[in-house]
Amino acid sequence: MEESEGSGESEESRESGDGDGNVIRTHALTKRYRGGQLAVDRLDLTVPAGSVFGFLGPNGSGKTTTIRMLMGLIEPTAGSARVLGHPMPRAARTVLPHVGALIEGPALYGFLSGRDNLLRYDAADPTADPRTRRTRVERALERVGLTAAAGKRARAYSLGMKQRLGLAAALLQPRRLLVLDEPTNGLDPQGMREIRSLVRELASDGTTVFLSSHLLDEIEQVCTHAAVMAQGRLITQGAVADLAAGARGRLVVTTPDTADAARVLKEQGAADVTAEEARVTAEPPDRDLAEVTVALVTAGVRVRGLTVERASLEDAFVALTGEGFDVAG
Ligand SMILES: Nc1ncnc2c1ncn2[C@@H]1O[C@H](COP(=O)(O)OP(=O)(O)OP(=O)(O)O)[C@@H](O)[C@H]1O
Repeated sequence: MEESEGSGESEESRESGDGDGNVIRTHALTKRYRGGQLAVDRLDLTVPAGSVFGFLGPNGSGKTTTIRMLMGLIEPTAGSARVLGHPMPRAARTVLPHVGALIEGPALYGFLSGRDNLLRYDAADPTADPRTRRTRVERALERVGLTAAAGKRARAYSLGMKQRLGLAAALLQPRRLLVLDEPTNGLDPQGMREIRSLVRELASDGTTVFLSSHLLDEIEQVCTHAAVMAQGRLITQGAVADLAAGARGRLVVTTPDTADAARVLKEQGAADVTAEEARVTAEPPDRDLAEVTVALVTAGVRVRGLTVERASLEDAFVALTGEGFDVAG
């Protein structure tokens, strides 16, 4: 990936991570606000290079506080954080030019067009060459699909378009890391889809994306890795597939003969058998599902389908905390 033109940059800062392939690493990172609120409690976070990392937790679980510490906007009370291999907030001037951030919505001038907002952003960056400004801005507009609307005033933009413009601003320079705080918050389903597909696209170019969300399915749809927070503490982190695999999937038999199917499944050793309309679900028994199928068919059950539904991150969350993932508030 191209480098920005910052001067005096050390060789070390050109590494993609901190030498062990991690773009963010925190150790016992803690923030207690002045009022006494313990917002982040001894957080050990590891974000691998090249991942789309979902930072998941209900409202108030400490996500924004963590992001603000990672970006050097506030000082931790205790513990440490390294971003792109450098300590934060100490190395903010070295690190931040390589990081695109969208935190708490973009700051835009409503009376300026989308394009002029970006030109203004670019002009505020002392490392940005004015001769290539127009090209950079057009490229960023194109990247987020705003070329056609670039001449419109930003105040006429939908929330989704504003978010995309914010992303375009974060993408004016090549970035090694993008940090997005609740990028789909407040968007309609179409806007959410657009931002998600954009995130996937950015990640496919090799940029590490760290995004916070209180939406489990969002994390499952776009992230390769995730960390789950609750009340300032890390509950778990790792590859999304591994997190979900920690919880077992459910066996689902689609059939009009639900009573017979339920009986046979119990005989076959399935637990927690539940008959619903035209389907029976259960914890899969510890035996070959081919045998279970044969037993069902032999008993005269008309089997229209037999599958094991993949466990979701939500199942994993419930299994880990013993609680539902309640995001009210
Ligand atoms: N400036 C502040 N002063 C005092 N307490 C704060 C401050 N900012 C946040 N908090 C408290 O710290 C806790 C964590 O807040 P934080 O905003 O980091 O959570 P979050 O997971 O990002 O939630 P949200 O999505 O609602 O922003 C909350 O209890 C919040 O009330």
